[in-house]
Amino acid sequence: MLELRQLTKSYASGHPVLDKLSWQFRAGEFVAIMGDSGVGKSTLLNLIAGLDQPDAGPGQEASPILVDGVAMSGLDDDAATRLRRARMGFIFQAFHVLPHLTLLQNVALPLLLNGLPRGRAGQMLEAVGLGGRGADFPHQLSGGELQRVAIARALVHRPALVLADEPTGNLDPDTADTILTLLRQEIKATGACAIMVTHSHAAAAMADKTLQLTKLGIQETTIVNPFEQKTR
Ligand SMILES: Nc1ncnc2c1ncn2[C@@H]1O[C@H](COP(=O)(O)OP(=O)(O)OP(=O)(O)O)[C@@H](O)[C@H]1O
Repeated sequence: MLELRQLTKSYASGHPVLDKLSWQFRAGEFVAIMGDSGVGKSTLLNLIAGLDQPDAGPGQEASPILVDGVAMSGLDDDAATRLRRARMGFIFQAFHVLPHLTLLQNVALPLLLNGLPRGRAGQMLEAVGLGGRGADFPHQLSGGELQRVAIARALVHRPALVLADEPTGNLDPDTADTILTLLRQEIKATGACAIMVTHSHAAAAMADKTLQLTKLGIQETTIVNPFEQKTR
Protein backbone atom coordinates (compact mmCIF):
# COMPACT_ATOMS: atom_id res chain seq x y z
CA MET A 1 0.00 0.00 0.00
CA LEU A 2 2.89 2.29 0.95
CA GLU A 3 6.46 1.60 0.04
CA LEU A 4 9.55 3.49 1.14
CA ARG A 5 12.59 2.92 -1.04
CA GLN A 6 15.93 4.23 0.14
CA LEU A 7 14.17 7.32 1.48
CA THR A 8 16.65 10.01 2.47
CA LYS A 9 16.05 13.44 3.97
CA SER A 10 18.61 16.05 4.93
CA TYR A 11 18.02 19.54 6.22
CA ALA A 12 20.26 22.49 5.40
CA SER A 13 22.67 21.51 8.19
CA GLY A 14 23.73 18.63 5.94
CA HIS A 15 23.75 15.31 7.78
CA PRO A 16 20.73 13.17 6.76
CA VAL A 17 17.98 12.83 9.36
CA LEU A 18 16.65 9.81 7.47
CA ASP A 19 19.25 7.81 5.59
CA LYS A 20 18.17 5.32 2.90
CA LEU A 21 15.09 4.11 4.76
CA SER A 22 13.20 1.23 3.14
CA TRP A 23 9.99 -0.40 4.37
CA GLN A 24 6.69 -1.76 3.07
CA PHE A 25 3.42 -0.97 4.82
CA ARG A 26 0.44 -3.16 3.96
CA ALA A 27 -3.26 -2.44 3.70
CA GLY A 28 -5.16 -3.31 6.88
CA GLU A 29 -2.06 -2.87 9.03
CA PHE A 30 -1.88 -0.67 12.13
CA VAL A 31 1.76 0.24 12.65
CA ALA A 32 3.29 2.22 15.49
CA ILE A 33 6.58 4.05 15.02
CA MET A 34 8.65 4.78 18.10
CA GLY A 35 12.11 6.22 18.57
CA ASP A 36 14.12 8.77 20.46
CA SER A 37 13.25 12.43 20.29
CA GLY A 38 14.78 14.05 17.21
CA VAL A 39 15.39 10.78 15.34
CA GLY A 40 13.08 11.85 12.51
CA LYS A 41 9.63 10.34 13.19
CA SER A 42 7.65 13.50 12.39
CA THR A 43 9.91 14.15 9.41
CA LEU A 44 9.04 10.67 8.11
CA LEU A 45 5.29 11.28 8.47
CA ASN A 46 5.58 14.69 6.79
CA LEU A 47 7.40 13.12 3.83
CA ILE A 48 4.78 10.40 3.46
CA ALA A 49 2.06 13.06 3.67
CA GLY A 50 3.78 15.04 0.93
CA LEU A 51 4.15 18.04 3.23
CA ASP A 52 7.91 17.93 2.84
CA GLN A 53 10.14 16.64 0.04
CA PRO A 54 12.78 13.88 0.25
CA ASP A 55 16.31 14.49 -0.99
CA ALA A 56 16.47 14.24 -4.75
CA GLY A 57 19.16 14.24 -7.39
CA PRO A 58 22.14 12.10 -8.40
CA GLY A 59 22.63 9.10 -6.12
CA GLN A 60 19.07 9.28 -4.77
CA GLU A 61 16.26 6.85 -5.50
CA ALA A 62 13.97 8.45 -8.12
CA SER A 63 10.74 7.20 -6.48
CA PRO A 64 11.43 6.94 -2.75
CA ILE A 65 7.73 7.00 -1.74
CA LEU A 66 5.10 4.92 -3.54
CA VAL A 67 1.42 4.97 -2.58
CA ASP A 68 -0.42 2.07 -4.22
CA GLY A 69 2.51 1.83 -6.62
CA VAL A 70 2.26 5.52 -7.60
CA ALA A 71 5.40 7.59 -7.08
CA MET A 72 4.61 10.67 -5.02
CA SER A 73 7.56 12.46 -6.62
CA GLY A 74 5.95 12.06 -10.05
CA LEU A 75 2.81 13.98 -9.07
CA ASP A 76 2.29 17.68 -9.66
CA ASP A 77 0.84 19.80 -6.84
CA ASP A 78 -2.78 19.30 -7.93
CA ALA A 79 -2.47 15.55 -8.26
CA ALA A 80 -0.68 15.31 -4.91
CA THR A 81 -3.45 17.36 -3.28
CA ARG A 82 -6.12 15.12 -4.82
CA LEU A 83 -4.32 12.00 -3.61
CA ARG A 84 -3.95 13.43 -0.10
CA ARG A 85 -7.56 14.55 0.05
CA ALA A 86 -9.10 11.32 -1.20
CA ARG A 87 -6.76 8.66 0.12
CA MET A 88 -5.22 10.01 3.32
CA GLY A 89 -6.44 11.01 6.75
CA PHE A 90 -4.28 13.10 9.08
CA ILE A 91 -4.16 13.32 12.82
CA PHE A 92 -1.44 15.99 13.02
CA GLN A 93 -1.06 19.02 15.24
CA ALA A 94 -0.64 21.09 12.10
CA PHE A 95 -4.06 20.06 10.79
CA HIS A 96 -5.99 21.98 13.41
CA VAL A 97 -9.72 21.85 13.63
CA LEU A 98 -11.04 24.98 11.86
CA PRO A 99 -12.30 27.53 14.43
CA HIS A 100 -15.12 29.08 12.35
CA LEU A 101 -16.82 25.75 11.54
CA THR A 102 -19.02 23.75 13.94
CA LEU A 103 -17.77 20.35 15.03
CA LEU A 104 -20.14 18.64 12.62
CA GLN A 105 -18.97 20.85 9.74
CA ASN A 106 -15.34 20.19 10.66
CA VAL A 107 -15.85 16.44 10.56
CA ALA A 108 -17.92 16.67 7.35
CA LEU A 109 -15.22 18.66 5.53
CA PRO A 110 -13.38 15.68 3.98
CA LEU A 111 -16.74 14.33 2.78
CA LEU A 112 -17.60 17.68 1.19
CA LEU A 113 -14.18 17.98 -0.47
CA ASN A 114 -14.48 14.46 -1.89
CA GLY A 115 -18.11 14.81 -3.02
CA LEU A 116 -19.30 12.11 -0.60
CA PRO A 117 -22.60 12.01 1.32
CA ARG A 118 -22.28 13.83 4.64
CA GLY A 119 -24.26 11.42 6.83
CA ARG A 120 -21.19 9.70 8.25
CA ALA A 121 -19.96 12.89 9.94
CA GLY A 122 -22.58 12.59 12.69
CA GLN A 123 -21.79 8.90 13.15
CA MET A 124 -18.10 9.62 13.55
CA LEU A 125 -18.73 12.37 16.12
CA GLU A 126 -20.83 9.92 18.04
CA ALA A 127 -18.14 7.26 17.78
CA VAL A 128 -15.61 9.58 19.43
CA GLY A 129 -18.07 10.41 22.22
CA LEU A 130 -19.15 13.86 20.99
CA GLY A 131 -22.53 12.93 19.56
CA GLY A 132 -24.48 15.73 21.21
CA ARG A 133 -21.93 18.45 20.43
CA GLY A 134 -22.16 18.76 16.64
CA ALA A 135 -23.41 22.36 16.74
CA ASP A 136 -20.66 23.51 19.12
CA PHE A 137 -17.62 25.42 17.94
CA PRO A 138 -14.02 24.33 18.62
CA HIS A 139 -13.37 27.07 21.22
CA GLN A 140 -15.99 25.41 23.45
CA LEU A 141 -13.96 22.18 23.68
CA SER A 142 -11.07 20.96 25.80
CA GLY A 143 -7.78 19.96 24.18
CA GLY A 144 -8.63 16.28 24.44
CA GLU A 145 -12.08 16.81 22.93
CA LEU A 146 -10.54 18.73 20.05
CA GLN A 147 -8.20 15.84 19.44
CA ARG A 148 -11.21 13.53 19.23
CA VAL A 149 -12.77 15.82 16.61
CA ALA A 150 -9.51 15.69 14.66
CA ILE A 151 -9.60 11.90 14.80
CA ALA A 152 -13.23 11.75 13.62
CA ARG A 153 -12.33 14.09 10.74
CA ALA A 154 -9.29 11.99 9.79
CA LEU A 155 -11.35 8.80 9.49
CA VAL A 156 -14.71 10.03 8.17
CA HIS A 157 -13.98 9.57 4.45
CA ARG A 158 -12.53 6.08 5.00
CA PRO A 159 -9.01 6.97 3.82
CA ALA A 160 -6.70 4.21 2.62
CA LEU A 161 -3.81 5.63 4.64
CA VAL A 162 -4.14 7.22 8.07
CA LEU A 163 -1.14 9.17 9.37
CA ALA A 164 -1.16 10.01 13.06
CA ASP A 165 1.46 11.99 14.97
CA GLU A 166 1.06 11.42 18.72
CA PRO A 167 -2.73 11.04 18.39
CA THR A 168 -3.25 10.34 22.08
CA GLY A 169 -0.68 12.81 23.40
CA ASN A 170 -3.22 14.94 25.26
CA LEU A 171 -5.85 12.33 26.10
CA ASP A 172 -6.39 10.58 29.43
CA PRO A 173 -5.60 6.84 29.36
CA ASP A 174 -9.24 5.71 29.11
CA THR A 175 -10.07 8.11 26.28
CA ALA A 176 -6.81 7.20 24.54
CA ASP A 177 -7.77 3.55 24.74
CA THR A 178 -11.27 4.23 23.35
CA ILE A 179 -9.87 6.31 20.49
CA LEU A 180 -7.21 3.78 19.52
CA THR A 181 -9.78 0.99 19.65
CA LEU A 182 -11.92 3.04 17.26
CA LEU A 183 -8.94 3.69 15.00
CA ARG A 184 -8.15 0.00 14.99
CA GLN A 185 -11.77 -1.00 14.23
CA GLU A 186 -11.92 1.49 11.36
CA ILE A 187 -8.71 0.18 9.85
CA LYS A 188 -9.81 -3.41 10.12
CA ALA A 189 -13.27 -2.57 8.68
CA THR A 190 -11.99 -0.53 5.73
CA GLY A 191 -8.67 -2.28 5.05
CA ALA A 192 -6.80 0.99 5.53
CA CYS A 193 -3.22 1.22 6.70
CA ALA A 194 -2.51 3.40 9.74
CA ILE A 195 0.90 4.69 10.74
CA MET A 196 1.05 6.18 14.21
CA VAL A 197 4.06 7.95 15.68
CA THR A 198 3.99 7.69 19.45
CA HIS A 199 6.13 7.81 22.58
CA SER A 200 3.49 5.83 24.47
CA HIS A 201 4.09 2.12 25.00
CA ALA A 202 0.41 1.67 25.85
CA ALA A 203 -0.57 3.24 22.51
CA ALA A 204 1.99 1.18 20.60
CA ALA A 205 0.64 -1.98 22.22
CA MET A 206 -2.67 -1.33 20.39
CA ALA A 207 -0.94 -1.54 17.01
CA ASP A 208 -0.30 -4.73 15.03
CA LYS A 209 3.40 -4.04 15.01
CA THR A 210 5.86 -1.48 16.27
CA LEU A 211 8.79 -0.16 14.32
CA GLN A 212 11.73 1.43 16.05
CA LEU A 213 13.35 4.30 14.19
CA THR A 214 17.01 4.85 15.06
CA LYS A 215 19.95 6.58 13.42
CA LEU A 216 20.78 3.21 11.86
CA GLY A 217 17.38 2.77 10.20
CA ILE A 218 14.06 1.17 10.92
CA GLN A 219 13.34 -2.23 12.41
CA GLU A 220 10.47 -4.13 13.95
CA THR A 221 10.42 -4.38 17.72
CA THR A 222 8.22 -5.99 20.36
CA ILE A 223 6.19 -3.83 22.71
CA VAL A 224 4.74 -5.23 25.88
CA ASN A 225 1.94 -3.16 27.38
CA PRO A 226 3.15 -2.44 30.93
CA PHE A 227 -0.47 -2.48 32.14
CA GLU A 228 -0.97 -5.98 30.82
CA GLN A 229 2.17 -7.49 32.31
CA LYS A 230 1.33 -10.18 34.83
CA THR A 231 2.67 -9.69 38.36
CA ARG A 232 4.04 -12.84 39.87
N1 LIG B 1 12.41 22.24 9.09
C1 LIG B 1 13.52 21.79 9.66
N2 LIG B 1 14.72 22.37 9.44
C2 LIG B 1 15.85 21.89 9.97
N3 LIG B 1 15.90 20.83 10.80
C3 LIG B 1 14.75 20.21 11.08
C4 LIG B 1 13.49 20.65 10.53
N4 LIG B 1 12.52 19.81 10.99
C5 LIG B 1 13.14 18.92 11.79
N5 LIG B 1 14.47 19.15 11.83
C6 LIG B 1 15.46 18.35 12.58
O1 LIG B 1 15.35 17.01 12.15
C7 LIG B 1 15.48 16.11 13.25
C8 LIG B 1 14.27 15.21 13.35
O2 LIG B 1 13.13 15.95 13.75
P1 LIG B 1 11.72 15.27 13.95
O3 LIG B 1 10.76 16.33 14.39
O4 LIG B 1 11.36 14.50 12.74
O5 LIG B 1 12.02 14.26 15.14
P2 LIG B 1 11.05 13.35 15.99
O6 LIG B 1 11.64 11.99 16.00
O7 LIG B 1 9.65 13.48 15.48
O8 LIG B 1 11.17 14.00 17.43
P3 LIG B 1 10.14 14.11 18.67
O9 LIG B 1 9.94 12.72 19.18
O10 LIG B 1 10.89 14.99 19.62
O11 LIG B 1 8.88 14.77 18.14
C9 LIG B 1 15.72 17.00 14.48
O12 LIG B 1 17.09 17.06 14.73
C10 LIG B 1 15.17 18.34 14.07
O13 LIG B 1 15.85 19.37 14.72
